[in-house]
Amino acid sequence: MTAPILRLDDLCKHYGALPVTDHVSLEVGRHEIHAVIGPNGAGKSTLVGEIAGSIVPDHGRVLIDGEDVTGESVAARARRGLARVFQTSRVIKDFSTLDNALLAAIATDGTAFRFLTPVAGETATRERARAALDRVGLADRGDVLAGRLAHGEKRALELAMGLVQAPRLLLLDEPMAGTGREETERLTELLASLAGEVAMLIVEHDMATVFRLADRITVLIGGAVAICGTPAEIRADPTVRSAYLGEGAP
Ligand SMILES: Nc1ncnc2c1ncn2[C@@H]1O[C@H](COP(=O)(O)OP(=O)(O)OP(=O)(O)O)[C@@H](O)[C@H]1O
Repeated sequence: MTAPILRLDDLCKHYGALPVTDHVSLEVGRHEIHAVIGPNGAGKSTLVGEIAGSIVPDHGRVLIDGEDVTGESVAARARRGLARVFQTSRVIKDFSTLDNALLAAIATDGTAFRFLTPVAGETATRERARAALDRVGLADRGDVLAGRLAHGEKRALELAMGLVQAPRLLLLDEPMAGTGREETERLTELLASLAGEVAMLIVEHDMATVFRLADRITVLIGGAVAICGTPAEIRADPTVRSAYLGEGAP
């Protein structure tokens, strides 16, 4: 059996006496969209940080494609195919949309000695950047300054900057935060169109998006996994319904 693209094994993190990640174990399959939901302060962002490598857990392991990466840096995990998008915008407003995608591509290539790179390499990188913009519907916006893009387009650009890394797992931290209903729907459909191409772990408060996209949902409460299941299982769970989703849940 092939290893899941991501496995968290009994992950724990305390801030002082407060358990923020409380013995969390979960798996994301190679073609799965896995949502993590939970009330404010449940520990979702901390978990994303532990997966990305920016927060060190006190205990437990993070495995990417079966390899223990718990001691590895953010950059090393990125080289293994992990791309984190939406947490803090990486978009540079004074650069063109294409140049932003290009920068993300160059950063992934890790080419510290770019002056030695043959022109063919430059062209290939540019093509990758263009392809990523095309994938998110920004093909004809490459020359526009990123600062002039509409909010939803900036979100799409951030996604392109993740996709240009040819990731195997996209870590999406509240992708719909600050977007209006229409933009949210467009962005949700864009993510849905990537299903099967790249695995995703998505932290999101917008329940319509979560239930539209997720193959499985993990509910985090007080840093611990309250339940993990299919959207139908989560929707039907009486504890989750009353404690978190509310009666108006989708
Ligand atoms: N660096 C830190 N030092 C101390 N406490 C922290 C730190 N970071 C987070 N916390 C606390 O850990 C808990 C979990 O925070 P976290 O941001 O991971 O939750 P969250 O589920 O992402 O919340 P939200 O949905 O509001 O973004 C909160 O009680 C928060 O105050």
